[in-house]
Parts: sequence; structure tokens; C-alpha cells
Amino acid sequence: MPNDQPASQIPNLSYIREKIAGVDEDIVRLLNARANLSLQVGEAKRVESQNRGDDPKESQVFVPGQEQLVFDRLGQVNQGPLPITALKAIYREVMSASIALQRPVGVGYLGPRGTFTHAAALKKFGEGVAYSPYPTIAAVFRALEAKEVTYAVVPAENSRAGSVQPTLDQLISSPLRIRGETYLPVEQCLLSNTTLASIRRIYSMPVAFEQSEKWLESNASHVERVNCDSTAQAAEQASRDPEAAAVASAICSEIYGLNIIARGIQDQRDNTTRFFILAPEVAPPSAADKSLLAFSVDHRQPGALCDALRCFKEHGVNLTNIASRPHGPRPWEYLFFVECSGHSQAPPLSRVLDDMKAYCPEILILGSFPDQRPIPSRGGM
Ligand SMILES: O=C(O)C(=O)C[C@]1(C(=O)O)C=C[C@@H](O)C=C1
Repeated sequence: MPNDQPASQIPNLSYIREKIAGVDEDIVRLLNARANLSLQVGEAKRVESQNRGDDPKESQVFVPGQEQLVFDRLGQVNQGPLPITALKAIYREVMSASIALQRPVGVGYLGPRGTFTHAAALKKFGEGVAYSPYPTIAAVFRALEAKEVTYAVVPAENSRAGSVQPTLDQLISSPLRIRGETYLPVEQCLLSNTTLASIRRIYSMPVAFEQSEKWLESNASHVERVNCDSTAQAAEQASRDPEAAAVASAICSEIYGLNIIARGIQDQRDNTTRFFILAPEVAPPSAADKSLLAFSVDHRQPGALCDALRCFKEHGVNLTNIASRPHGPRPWEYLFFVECSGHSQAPPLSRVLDDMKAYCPEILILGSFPDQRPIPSRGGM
């Protein structure tokens, strides 16, 4: 940046560096003061768990609503010149270390290394925790159920391709709950070690093919498509097949040694994927929560769905999404998935759930968590 001060008034470089060293000492002292408080929070959480009759070693250290409060406060107190995005990135690591101080944390994700889910997990938990990739969404669920990891991250929904069905299917049969969410901009690339004209097969995940449908139709309409469990697995397979390509992230080109043949091939410029953070239990209520529920109604009763949905209207609870899926154990019957504002343990949603019992043989609370939909002014993490 140009400096208009006369040369005589500019402090000399070593003097400024000494000042920076002094500020760094203060920052380290303050970070450790914060870390000591975090250790106390960890102890308080263990005592609370014990009082509830739960295993104190498994107390929940990741509290997304509290993290949102910290991020919101940063926005309120920051006077610059540091941009808020920089401050939030620094604090992501501060809180990552804070979580790890309270309890060793392992995060399972849909791997292998380099998937968008891996990027989402890093965005949510930072560098302070240990990461373990699993080959399928089902395997991620099983790992957390078996307590191989403390939390898990799975893809939930894409702005172009819609819900990730294997995640919904796992959620309804698993005791795990959604504790948090995060959104990630997704740029798809065509990666290969051959030229576009020589590609005979393209590997990817069904949702990634769907997101890139227009580009693939125009540029590779006659090329065979091979479904994989993840985009990174697709890149890994393409790296071993000289006639193949993969639809995957730019990061995968580095990890698996592939060239980027085309970048940004997704149909939507602001293609975004939403990920769920899974845990054994939901997070406590925060300032702005939403919930994902699944329920069935008596399909022989005309108006049964309408009766169930009226409960939301009567308590002024807003629905943001509704979908239906075949009910696993009972063919030709359906489960309705509803996403709405509020937390299942707090009114008005807790009252809606009480009223719905009159109309719904089954109600599953799949999760309640702070709403992180990307709103530029709020900028959830
Ligand atoms: O307040 C808590 O519950 C904490 O554990 C502290 C803290 C933090 O460092 O600010 C750390 C992790 C949580 O996810 C939220 C906040």
C-alpha cells in the first residue's frame, strides 16, 4: 500500500518488527488464557454428563450454537483492518484446538482424502482434530455408531441435484442425529491424463454427474459413465486407467496426479452442497435452529397428511422443505421428510410434535441444529 508519510516519520523496520513480537507475545498469552477456560468448560461438561447418568468420557464437546455466538460476536467487535473472513478463519482453528483440548476428537467422513466431504469436515472442525475417511456413507454411519470416531460428516443435499438419498436412508434407521450443518461451494472439474477426445470412460458419483449434466451432454455425450461411491474414489480410479476421466474437485487433481481438462463444469455457477455433522445426540437449542423430521401417516385416511401438516401452521412453524421416500420395511407406504424452523426440544416445535402424535404412527426427530444457510450478512461456518 502506498504510504504518504515523509520518510523521516516512518518508523524503521526493525522497530515495527519488535512491536509485532510484543503483540505476538500478548496474543499467545491470551490464547492460552482462553485455552485454560476451554479446559474448564470441558470439565463442566463432564460433570453435567455424569449428573445426567451419561458416560463423562463421551460428553459432547462440539456445540455448534455456541460457536455461532462466538463467530457473531467477532463480527460485532471487529474494528478492522483485519477482514471478518480472516478473523473467522483464525477462530476456526482456535476453536478446533479448544475442542481437542477438552477431549481427543476424531471425525469420520465420506472419503477417500480429497472429497468435498473432506473439505466440509475441515471447514467445520479445522486442523486440531484427527480425520478418518470411510468408503461409503453407510460405513461413515457404522463407524460413528461403533464409536470409532466422535463426529461424522456426510453429504446431505446439493443445490442442483437435491437430497443425497443414502444419507436420508441411513438417518431413518440409525440412532445417530444431525448435530450441525455446513454449506460448501462446489466446483466440479473434468480430470484426466489423456485428451478430451481420447476419453472412453468417466468415473464419478451420481450426484456429481447430475450437477455437470449440461457440460457432459455437450462435450462427452457418448462416453460411458461409471458410478463410484465418491468423487475422490473416481479420481483415484481414473488415475489408474489411461483412457478414463473423473468428475471431481481440483484438489483431487493434485492428490491423484491428474490434469484438469476442464474446470467449473457444473451447471449452476454457485453450485453448493450441504453437509450434515452427525453425533450421538442433537445440539442444545440455540438462537436460530432448524430441524429435520420424518413421519408416517395413516395412508388409508383421506386428509391424514393435511392433518399432520396443519399442526405446523397452527403453531406458526415454517416448513422449508418437504419430501417423501418409500418406507423401508413396508412397500408402497411412505415416510414424509420435513425440514422446519425451530428446535425439537423447545416450543413452538415441541408443541407441534406433541400435536402430531394424534395423526402420525411414527415421528422421527433426525436432528435439530443451528441454521447455517449461507446468508451473506451472517456468514455461517
Ligand atoms: O462453549 C463451549 O461449549 C466450548 O466448548 C468452547 C468452544 C470455544 O472454544 O469457544 C469450543 C467448542 C465448542 O464447539 C464451542 C465453543
